[in-house]
Amino acid sequence: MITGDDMESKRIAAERAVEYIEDGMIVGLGTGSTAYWAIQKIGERMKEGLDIRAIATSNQSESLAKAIGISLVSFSDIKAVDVTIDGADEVDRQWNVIKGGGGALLREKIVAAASKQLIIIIDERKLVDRLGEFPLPVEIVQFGYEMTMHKLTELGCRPILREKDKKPFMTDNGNYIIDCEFGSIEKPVELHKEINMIPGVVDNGLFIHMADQVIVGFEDGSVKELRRMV
Ligand SMILES: O=C[C@H](O)[C@H](O)[C@H](O)COP(=O)(O)O
Repeated sequence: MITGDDMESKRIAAERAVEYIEDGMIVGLGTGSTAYWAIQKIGERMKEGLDIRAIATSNQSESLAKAIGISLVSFSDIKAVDVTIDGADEVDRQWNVIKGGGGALLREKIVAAASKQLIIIIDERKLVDRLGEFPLPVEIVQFGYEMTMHKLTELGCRPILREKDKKPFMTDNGNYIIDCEFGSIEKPVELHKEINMIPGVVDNGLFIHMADQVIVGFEDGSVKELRRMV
């Protein structure tokens, strides 16, 4: 359940991350309720004179950015992204991350991989000792999805086809999302590879060794920039 306090924790983490944005940067705009606050803050800073261009990780973030007047680029216009600010569903102490709760994991990963710096912004509830309580989202093509789900079962999870309005949820790329209930993920590095080797899988929501910084907002109003435990 999202409470007002959760929303405030997300906002303060997001606003701290936006302090890292400087004039002239290409900025990756994440997706979700935490990234929302970063996009809003970028819009505010642009009204005060900040001069940046941005690339969105979803249609939702693109619409939001357009509505507040952030100028957008695509990969045909740029070689790299300077900094991306994005939310997450779980973050462990090595900064391995689960993303995709909003179904945007593929574009998010493409933008993150193109970024010189990836800042993950979360509220304190997302910090975990071990990933996997949050079901791992896996983006798969529609063709043969039942077989792809069966193959995912063999990796030790309960796969659930994500639905919206009683129909399969469709990503911005026209694919399905399977939410894989692992309960606990012991070896995220290996699992990431194993899942992506299944034919029909486009990508999964594990972001391994991609985060450069993790900023956490706490319910007491404090913000912490974490240190990675390697
Ligand atoms: O697909 C969605 C993204 O990976 C989100 O960044 C992630 O689910 C976190 O979302 P929120 O900030 O709304 O909790």
